[in-house]
Amino acid sequence: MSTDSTPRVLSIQSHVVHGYVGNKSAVFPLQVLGFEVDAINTVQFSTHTGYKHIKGTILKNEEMAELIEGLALNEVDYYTHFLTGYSRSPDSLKQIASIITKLKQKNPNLIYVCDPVMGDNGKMYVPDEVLPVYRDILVPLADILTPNQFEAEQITGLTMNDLDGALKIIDALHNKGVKTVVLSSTDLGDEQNMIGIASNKDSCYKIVIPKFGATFTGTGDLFAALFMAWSHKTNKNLKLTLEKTIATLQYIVKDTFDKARGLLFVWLLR
Ligand SMILES: Nc1ncnc2c1ncn2[C@@H]1O[C@H](COP(=O)(O)OP(=O)(O)O)[C@@H](O)[C@H]1O
Ligand code: PXP
Repeated sequence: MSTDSTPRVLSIQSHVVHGYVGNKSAVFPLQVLGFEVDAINTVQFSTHTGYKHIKGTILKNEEMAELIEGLALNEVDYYTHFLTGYSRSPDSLKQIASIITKLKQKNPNLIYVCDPVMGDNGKMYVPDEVLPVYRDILVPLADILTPNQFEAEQITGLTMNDLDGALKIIDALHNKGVKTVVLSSTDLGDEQNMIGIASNKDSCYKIVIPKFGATFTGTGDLFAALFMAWSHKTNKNLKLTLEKTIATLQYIVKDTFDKARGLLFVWLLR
């Protein structure tokens, strides 16, 4: 068992060779924010699945079991946090539930952060069969849940047309047992802004997020990692955690956006 105060996270997410989603989005920022990160890759793909050709491999359940067994045998499976994201198979998500049980035996105070990565803008980008596993098995185990609007609607079966609808969805997720619900983005803003909302049993905060005119992939994964890290660093101060998470994200998203515009400018000069 670890005796130092360094936060230690096991992060189970995707890996891509090119670009930044899943563990490629989460690991480095978490390390910068002081976390010791152990990473298991649910898939190893060339790129994220928005590309035309999807090539790579999916971790099998027995391979995942072997990795977890290795950590346990070597007694390096004490974690303060457990973070899960992109996973394509309902079976591997069920396996994650049993991993939580094992990790909680080592640390009953383990914080489980569940990013129910399923889709965005009305479309699923994982098989439909993962939805009931999130809804009925993993979500009830989550200390922190970080869905986007589409994912929150899918999990609850409710629609978010206005702030009142968002609060009903948040309540439904709390009623499933989730301590902290964070909607990483919703369409409740306007042309220029999206809205993020964070809620626990004591309070609920809304934040206005200025929109850049581009679509980003991997920002949801970064959001979940940053929210977990800032929650730890602010001693679970919900308002500060939401502000810091968005401020860090905006800095990175703006930089990416400016660079993309810069590249376009260079390209146009040729
Ligand atoms: N177009 C955008 N402009 C500005 N910020 C964005 C944009 N897209 C995403 N973000 C940032 O990334 C965060 C997570 O985005 P979200 O769309 O909820 O993730 P995902 O759909 O990938 O799970 C948002 O809270 C916001 O801070
Ligand atoms: C392999 C992989 N991991 C993770 C994600 C999740 O990305 P986001 O953070 O944008 O939800 C995607 C979305 O295409 C993906 O293809």
